[in-house]
Amino acid sequence: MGNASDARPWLLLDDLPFQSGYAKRPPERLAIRLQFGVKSGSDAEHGGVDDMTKLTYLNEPGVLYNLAKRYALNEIYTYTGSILIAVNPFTKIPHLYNVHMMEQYKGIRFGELSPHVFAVADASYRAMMSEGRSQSILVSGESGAGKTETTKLIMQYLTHVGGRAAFDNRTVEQQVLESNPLLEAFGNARTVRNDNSSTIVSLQYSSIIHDCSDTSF
Ligand SMILES: Nc1ncnc2c1ncn2[C@@H]1O[C@H](COP(=O)(O)OP(=O)(O)OP(=O)(O)O)[C@@H](O)[C@H]1O
Repeated sequence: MGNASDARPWLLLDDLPFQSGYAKRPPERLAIRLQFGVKSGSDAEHGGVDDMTKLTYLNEPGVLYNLAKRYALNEIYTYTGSILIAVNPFTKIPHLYNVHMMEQYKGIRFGELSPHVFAVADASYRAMMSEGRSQSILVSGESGAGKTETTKLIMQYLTHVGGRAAFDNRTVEQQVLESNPLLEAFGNARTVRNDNSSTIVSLQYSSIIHDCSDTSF
């Protein structure tokens, strides 16, 4: 919690919305003084909203509360306009990334279905096809946030919608995804934040996506 007089972390108390306050830890008990409360809009009370711009109160505690509500329902993705926020589940949610899901997001209008990394990849792919220009997807977050996994999912989606058979009867999808272990073997290392930290190879992934879009779409 840090210095009680300076630190004002957002606290989740029981089922209340996040509130700004600070904690004092006397030997036997924890006393929490709330700085001020946050009214949660009725929208955030029923599992949260899928786009943060729909929040009645668009402030930090409101955003955290909304993400926590959705996370509790395994809804790890949330939009803020055209930006996708992903909360790392640290567990496999297989139905979220199967072929059926990729097919669902194919060509869909952005925002029509639940927030998903495939929706972002699809919007980027469509823009590239219609404008005839390269597109960039920025994947940002602290170490262990899930950037590498997210990048792999984007690659998986792009190769699914745009890949076609290549050499040795292996699809572009197979070739690109098969290169991951090799890149990770050279560039990854265990850190205190992430068993498979891959900061070194992040830029290489970017260029693979770029190359892939140049040759196969
Ligand atoms: N969408 C996801 N579903 C399930 N687990 C995930 C997901 N995203 C990340 N993870 C888990 O979190 C771990 C860390 O993710 P990842 O390696 O992608 O983080 P990172 O942001 O790339 O970290 P670094 O910057 O250190 O390389 C993964 O090994 C995986 O176990």
